[in-house]
Amino acid sequence: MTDFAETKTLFHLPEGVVYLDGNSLGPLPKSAPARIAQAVEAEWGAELIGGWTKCGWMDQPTALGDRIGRLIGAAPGTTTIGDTLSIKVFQALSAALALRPDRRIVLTDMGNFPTDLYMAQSLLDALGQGHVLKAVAPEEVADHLGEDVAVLMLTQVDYRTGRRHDMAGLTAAAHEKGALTVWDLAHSAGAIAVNMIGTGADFCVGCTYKFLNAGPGAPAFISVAPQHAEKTEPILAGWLGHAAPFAFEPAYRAGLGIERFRVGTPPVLQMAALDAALDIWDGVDLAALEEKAATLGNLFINEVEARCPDLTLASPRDARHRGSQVSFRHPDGYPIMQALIADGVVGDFRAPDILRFGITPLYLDEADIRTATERIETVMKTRAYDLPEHREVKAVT
Ligand SMILES: Cc1ncc(COP(=O)(O)O)c(C=O)c1O
Ligand SMILES: Nc1c(O)cccc1C(=O)C[C@H](N)C(=O)O
Repeated sequence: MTDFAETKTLFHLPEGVVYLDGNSLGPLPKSAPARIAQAVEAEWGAELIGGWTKCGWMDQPTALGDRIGRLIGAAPGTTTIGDTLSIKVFQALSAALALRPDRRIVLTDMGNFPTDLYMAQSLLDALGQGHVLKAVAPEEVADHLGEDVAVLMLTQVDYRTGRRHDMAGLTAAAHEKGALTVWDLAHSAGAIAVNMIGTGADFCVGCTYKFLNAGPGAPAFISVAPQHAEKTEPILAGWLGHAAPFAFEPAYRAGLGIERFRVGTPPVLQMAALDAALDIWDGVDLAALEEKAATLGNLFINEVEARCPDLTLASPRDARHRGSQVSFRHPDGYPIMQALIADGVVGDFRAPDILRFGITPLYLDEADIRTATERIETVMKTRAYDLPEHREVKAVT
């Protein structure tokens, strides 16, 4: 049984702040600074180049990958970390396309995160084989799954609204038509109970800086179903994906299984932060987490709707159809979010009118949700967002 009161004590949360932006950047685990300092001083400082072998730096991507794999229901030995999620999207899509050489359509939804769309289009352009990226309305994806679709590439949880695709149903529908699936779990890993094996998903990718709390710039992950891993040659043939990197052979030979999805040098200091963050996850039951997120999310929706009639729910009301965030719409969304942040309720804004609030049970409880909704009510009732300082457009993150 996960003790969420206990996990809350494991994070550094600034006094007076209700942090509802863990869906963009998770907070600092209290154990991370010492773990990073250890990697800096006792490993890099003391061992110098020896760190690669003595401190296990070289093997960490797959060890850390396995710990993430548990959180998304991936088979052991099928997940590795490194690079950014944009790169992992590119790798996964390229591998999936290579497994369907006679098909030319990549099906996605038009609400997908821009980098997924850009990376897909740039890959298709580079391949120069006449592939088409077909972006349809999210609710119409299944209708467009024809025999010509090579890959269904989706982000499971929509970054703006939190709408959740049916990963099992769409994967089964894709397979029925002979297509493969690439799932971006950026807003799913550490947010809901994902079951890669159970859904039969072919490729899963995601980031570790959001719900997994590994810090800004933390490495991404990729999981590849075991039947696919060795069937394609990597599009990004980096030396650390080679079968024998330290043989320094001039010609590339792909490494075994998931190893071939590694590219270059692993980010050792970021891996130290990831390792500390994953210690917290080791004791967490994902089903309990999802249930708690649903309860807190429902409370948040009910309280905001009762207190702030001008805010319109943009997320699915049924928790089974959303991830672990709740979004509301308002034409003054930008200044409202600035006023909230000034008042210690940190969410974020997504154009044109979305106020986004991450619901993260590892460090948020019912009292936080009530405090946040009281402050939202005050901002709305006093129109604090009319202050010029909140209307002045600054950089959006
Ligand atoms: C669904 C999704 N995919 C990809 C990314 C970004 O990937 P990267 O880590 O390469 O910046 C984000 C957020 O930044 C995202 O929300
Ligand atoms: N990755 C980010 C970054 O490097 C800077 C600022 C924000 C982000 C984000 O993660 C944005 C996020 N993917 C979103 O859902 O909008």
